[in-house]
Amino acid sequence: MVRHGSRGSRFYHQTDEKPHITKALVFRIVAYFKPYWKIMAVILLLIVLTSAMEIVPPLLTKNIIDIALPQKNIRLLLLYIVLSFALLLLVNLISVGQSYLNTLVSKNIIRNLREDMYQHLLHMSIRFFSNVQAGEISSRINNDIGGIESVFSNTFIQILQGILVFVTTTVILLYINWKLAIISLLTLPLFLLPTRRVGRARWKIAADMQSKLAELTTLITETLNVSGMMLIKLFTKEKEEEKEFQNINDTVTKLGIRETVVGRWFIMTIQTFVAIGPMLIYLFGGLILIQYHDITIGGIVMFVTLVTRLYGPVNTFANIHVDIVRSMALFERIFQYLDLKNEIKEKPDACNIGRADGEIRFKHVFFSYKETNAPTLTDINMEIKSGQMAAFVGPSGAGKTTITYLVPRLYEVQSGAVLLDGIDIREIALHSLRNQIGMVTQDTYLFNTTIRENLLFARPNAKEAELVQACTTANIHDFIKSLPQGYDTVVGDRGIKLSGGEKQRISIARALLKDPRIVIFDEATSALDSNSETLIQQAIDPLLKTRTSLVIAHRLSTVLSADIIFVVENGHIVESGRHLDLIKLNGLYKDLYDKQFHSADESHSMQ
Ligand SMILES: Nc1ncnc2c1ncn2[C@@H]1O[C@H](COP(=O)(O)OP(=O)(O)OP(=O)(O)O)[C@@H](O)[C@H]1O
Repeated sequence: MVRHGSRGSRFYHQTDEKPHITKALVFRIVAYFKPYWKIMAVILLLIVLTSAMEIVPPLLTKNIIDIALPQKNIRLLLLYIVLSFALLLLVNLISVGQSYLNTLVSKNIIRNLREDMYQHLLHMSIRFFSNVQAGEISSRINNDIGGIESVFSNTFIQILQGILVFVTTTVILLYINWKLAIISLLTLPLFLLPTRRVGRARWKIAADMQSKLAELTTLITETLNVSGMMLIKLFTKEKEEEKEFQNINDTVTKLGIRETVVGRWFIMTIQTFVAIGPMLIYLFGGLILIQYHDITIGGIVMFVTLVTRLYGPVNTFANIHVDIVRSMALFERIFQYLDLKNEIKEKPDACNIGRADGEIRFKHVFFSYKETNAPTLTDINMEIKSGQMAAFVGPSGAGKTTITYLVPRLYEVQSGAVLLDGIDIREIALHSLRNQIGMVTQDTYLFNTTIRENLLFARPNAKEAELVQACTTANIHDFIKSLPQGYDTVVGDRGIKLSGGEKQRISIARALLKDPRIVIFDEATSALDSNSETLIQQAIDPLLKTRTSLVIAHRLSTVLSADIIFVVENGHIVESGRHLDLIKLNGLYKDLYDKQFHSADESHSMQ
């Protein structure tokens, strides 16, 4: 087993989930329904109307038996039948309208929740996305928010309907014959107990089923994609994955069978009681008729019809607790996400700095990815003047990338400050700050759409000539032109159809289109051949020229041409200066130069 069957288990735990039903939670849920109170008032009215109207046909049946038939009055018989039919037709027509209104409310609430959630997540920090498990976000948006629909139509409406049907029916039964009414009501607990037991069992199986299905979905999405498949093939894990899939699939099948069987028991219980109930009423009704003569035959038939109307509400009440807990749990899970704090907040009076000069300063910056961990960056002090090229060198894991992340405020410093043109970046509006910065990473991310769309992401209104100009400067235009679909070529998932070098050159073109004041460039490690590297070098030079740049350097030529080199080790800047000065120090830089840059340069000249 590759990941010991833990897939999905961390975030699908509906079975053991017990929400804390507080006043605040209820008010918050109500707030989502508030805008639709008028529609809900109409729904309530329609439910009252239909529950009252449904009482009438059994009354008419009573009249058919007690009046029309004994009197042999065909006109009256026809009148009662037509009236009953017309009423039932009307009830059904109203139900169509009511279900339209139900759907209108639930779908709108779902839309609002989805929108709130997406908007909230869109502004969450990178830290949040690095910690969240794959599939968790889509599960919250799709499953949890989607589940709200049944909360409204199954739980809320059913409870309301149940109460009204129960009240109206009971009142009319008591009115007609209180003795038989009490006897009829006493038969209901017989129906309630088994329904409740079976209902609970069904809910437990359904929850287990949902959790297992979620595991299956996670397994499928994690394995059946390009990166997952490459990993599986290269580590020859097909058998293990198949086994894991088989295990979950088997459990799903068993649960599915149990769900159906228990479902059958449920139907059987209902059918048995639906059959026993009338018999008991015939028995007691018959006795009352024979002994006391205060009920008619039509009255007994009407009782039978009306009592069966009570089974629906009783079933709802039997499982009401489960339904409410489930609904609250759904809302609670959604609110948990909506309440996640965004650590990167924009100040209300944050300033817009226009086009920056591009001077960057770090003052006593401390940072760590997790508060409990040792700091990733310790007391970083540095200054990069406007237009300068700064190179960052150091062993792997030293903190070079982390330093660059702090400039566009992808993460927040723990203490100290990052300044742009002398202004603390926390004082600058986020869009104003990030508009100044272009980032070209080694692991370029492209959307699964055309090259053109990917480029336009940087500047949606760029003209064709500007796209071509940027791509020509980034040394990628000729390649794009050579593709059968040119700029309209779809790049595949994360740009899988392109080579690493091609992707990076497209990302350079994208950064050129953005025309930032500051460029952050993570230079390719030795993964690229010298030809590809030369192409990238030629592409990046115009982007770095005239702009302030922070380059995570792996090549000798880069450090040689840097205005300032920062040597990072274990979260500290241990040396800084120009190449020759640093060589003279005979410290870590000299070491790196001897081991990394020098040899990398030699290997390049050999290629
Ligand atoms: N999202 C993250 N959450 C927790 N720790 C992280 C995260 N990203 C990086 N780290 C840790 O922070 C430290 C610094 O990482 P960073 O990527 O800045 O190093 P680097 O100098 O750029 O390394 P390299 O040259 O290998 O890319 C490493 O120990 C790394 O494991």
